[in-house]
Amino acid sequence: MKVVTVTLNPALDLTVRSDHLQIGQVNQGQDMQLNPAGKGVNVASILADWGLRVTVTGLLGEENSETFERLFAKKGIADHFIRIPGSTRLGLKIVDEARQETTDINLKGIQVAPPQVESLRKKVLTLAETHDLFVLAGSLPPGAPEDLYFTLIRDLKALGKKVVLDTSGRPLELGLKARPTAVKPNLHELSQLTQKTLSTPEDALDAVKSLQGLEWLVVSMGEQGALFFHEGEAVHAIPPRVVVKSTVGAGDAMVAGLVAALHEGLEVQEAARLATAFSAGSIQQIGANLPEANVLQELQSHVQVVTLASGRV
Ligand SMILES: Nc1ncnc2c1ncn2[C@@H]1O[C@H](COP(=O)(O)OP(=O)(O)OP(=O)(O)O)[C@@H](O)[C@H]1O
Ligand SMILES: O=P(O)(O)OC[C@@]1(O)O[C@H](CO)[C@@H](O)[C@@H]1O
Repeated sequence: MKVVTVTLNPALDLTVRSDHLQIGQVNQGQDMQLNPAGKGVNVASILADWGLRVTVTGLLGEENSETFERLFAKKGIADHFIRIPGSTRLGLKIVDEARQETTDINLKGIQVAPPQVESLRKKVLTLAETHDLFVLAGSLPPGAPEDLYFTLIRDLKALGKKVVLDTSGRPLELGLKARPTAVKPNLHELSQLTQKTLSTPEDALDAVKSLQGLEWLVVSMGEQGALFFHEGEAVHAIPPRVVVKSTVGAGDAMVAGLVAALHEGLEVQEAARLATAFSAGSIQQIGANLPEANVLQELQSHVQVVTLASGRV
């Protein structure tokens, strides 16, 4: 199975570790890292570690594309990003390891124009001639139509492709109407979608009843784990306890794990176990990487998978 990840709004993540951070005060930083990122790039980076052939596309600022190009070359990722004038946005991530908290400041991204969006749409359709599964992930840049994911999913589904969607707000709401193969909202995104305040697995179980007709649905809930729904079955995957370095990209690792599970043709229980191990492995380090195979296996064996009674979505 050949996979494409599409990142319309990539980011260079600047992660600064600052323990006991106090907003409005002068703080000391202990460490920093700059990583080429954005949701689809993170998914691709993890899938490449897993050993899958992966292609990336999207819109990348031509003024600071080198760190992305180095990552793609290092991991053997086929680079089909369209270069556009300007610099890819920065994503500031402040990690407070002492309190096990991460604070994100995401900038908006490069303003894009209709011809750039049209080039991207054509690029995705060209890649559909040689690829089977598409991951559409992250926010849309300013200027992109909010139904862009809807249009891409509709066209890809018409060509018989599998599509995994991970976004939020209106693009998620509209994208769902085109029936992607899988979606992975977190609790906050599901709350927005269903206009309900959700904070527990029980709340989420109730809320997903309004989402019909998806092959796979995954609701991630941070340290509470994730709910996986597939063909009338539902499970709650509870992650193992790990020392967290940064939770940035935990959801992207879960999406990558889900794609790996689709690639392997796993049932819902094993898919949930694999995807949860991917997330647990990725949050123990900064940046989107998988741990060594033996560590991943160990993590898998410590994921608790509980079958739920009401599984229909
Ligand atoms: N503190 C944690 N401890 C253990 N596992 C965690 C923790 N935070 C996240 N995870 C794992 O990662 C998965 C995805 O996390 P989360 O729900 O935070 O995704 P997300 O909000 O989409 O993340 P992001 O947008 O940063 O990629 C969770 O379902 C869980 O398995
Ligand atoms: O603004 P978006 O696209 O929703 O999120 C962007 C982002 O926070 O998502 C990734 C973590 O999931 C980071 O690498 C990146 O900075």
